[in-house]
Amino acid sequence: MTTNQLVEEIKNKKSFLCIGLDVDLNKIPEHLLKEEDPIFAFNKAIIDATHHLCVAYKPNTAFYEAYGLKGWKALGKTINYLNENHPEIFTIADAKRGDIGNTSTMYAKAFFEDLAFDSVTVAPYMGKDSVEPFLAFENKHTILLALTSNQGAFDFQTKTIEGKEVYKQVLETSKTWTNSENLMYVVGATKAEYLADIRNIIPNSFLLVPGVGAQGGNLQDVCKYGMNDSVGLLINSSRGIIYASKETDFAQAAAQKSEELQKEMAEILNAASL
Ligand SMILES: O=c1ccn([C@@H]2O[C@H](COP(=O)(O)O)[C@@H](O)[C@H]2O)c(=O)[nH]1
Repeated sequence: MTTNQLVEEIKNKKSFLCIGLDVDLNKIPEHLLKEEDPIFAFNKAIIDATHHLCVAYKPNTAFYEAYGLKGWKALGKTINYLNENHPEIFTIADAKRGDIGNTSTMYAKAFFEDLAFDSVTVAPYMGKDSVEPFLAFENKHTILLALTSNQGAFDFQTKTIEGKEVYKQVLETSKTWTNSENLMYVVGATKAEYLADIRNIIPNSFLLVPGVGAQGGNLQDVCKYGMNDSVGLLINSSRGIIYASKETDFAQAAAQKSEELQKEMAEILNAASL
């Protein structure tokens, strides 16, 4: 999917919501555990109930890898279900990969070709030759961790080296890489006060913003400092949506939480004439 198609979808749906499909078998409704594939059954119900309210889904691969082969199969069924039924929805494999070049190429093939995701999250720590193999894939997007939502972000990312914070160096250096137009960036909703500085460096790039909901990030603050002329934001909420209820009404409860966020987003878009 191109970024123009993503922007169109945001404008059509008046939403820049990304729903995180982080399936934990200890948290899903008990009746689903009797299904042959409880993880996929849960995801399908959530997608069927929420697809009109969001523009992206983000399964975090950890929640599938933890269940071994059956988890990986459920991830495959989920991305196939999305691509077959909702090809207009942007898909993100939150896998936080990155390795020496030939290994990164295999990671990129796994997520862009075999699983056919639109994007994958990648850690910048190993530098240019670990990220460029992902960027080589046309109409696929590499979402680089810039300033993450967790407390540990302050251990390295905000530290100053040679007069500049590491996360700013990640943003500036990554812009010089081949096919850098295929980059997006992760910035945590809990770090909204950094967004003005971030937008000075990367005014046009899309930002994936996790941390609204369970982690306490604020949607209004993120939009105030992070939105650009093309919206430029995908706001993720996982637990706050998919675990809104543990009863048989879980999908409707997820839709209700999604709608609350979507309505707030529609108001923000209208106020910005977008
Ligand atoms: O900086 C980051 C990067 C990734 N994440 C991931 O996003 C979701 C957030 O889930 P919630 O339940 O809405 O808190 C999850 O998959 C994280 O691994 C992040 O939170 N922060």
